Amino acid sequence: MIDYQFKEELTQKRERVEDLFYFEGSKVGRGTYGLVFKAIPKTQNERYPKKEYALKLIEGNGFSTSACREIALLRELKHPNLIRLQRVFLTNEKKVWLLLDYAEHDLWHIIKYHRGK
Ligand SMILES: Nc1ncnc2c1ncn2[C@@H]1O[C@H](COP(=O)(O)OP(=O)(O)OP(=O)(O)O)[C@@H](O)[C@H]1O
Repeated sequence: MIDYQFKEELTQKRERVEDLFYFEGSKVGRGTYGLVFKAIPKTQNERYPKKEYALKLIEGNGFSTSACREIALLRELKHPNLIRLQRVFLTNEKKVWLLLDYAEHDLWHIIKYHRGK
């Protein structure tokens, strides 16, 4: 059980994804487990250089099995040709957001396009 005061402190201190990034109205896709938005940092800093990111809102509440599986896999994948999971945000409403590098092209769409030629 989490101490009430500790929980309150966490709620106060927790960084909010909407304070750090602009992404409202920038939906770019939907997957099996959630919605994806294009995002840019509200202020440029060392942690979040000004570039495009993807923010993925995992459907459901908290760290479901599918959320844990996706996070675990993304954390393991480190390759120059693969997008990187930069950060996981948990909101006070128990929503999970994944901050990823933004990929301009979807490999699946490219494969489908070339198959059709
Ligand atoms: N890092 C990203 N950069 C840019 N667009 C992205 C990124 N991740 C996802 N998208 C867009 O959002 C869509 C949904 O992505 P998501 O990863 O949720 O599902 P998926 O991998 O396409 O499908 P599934 O969830 O069924 O495996 C993608 O098809 C793509 O258009």
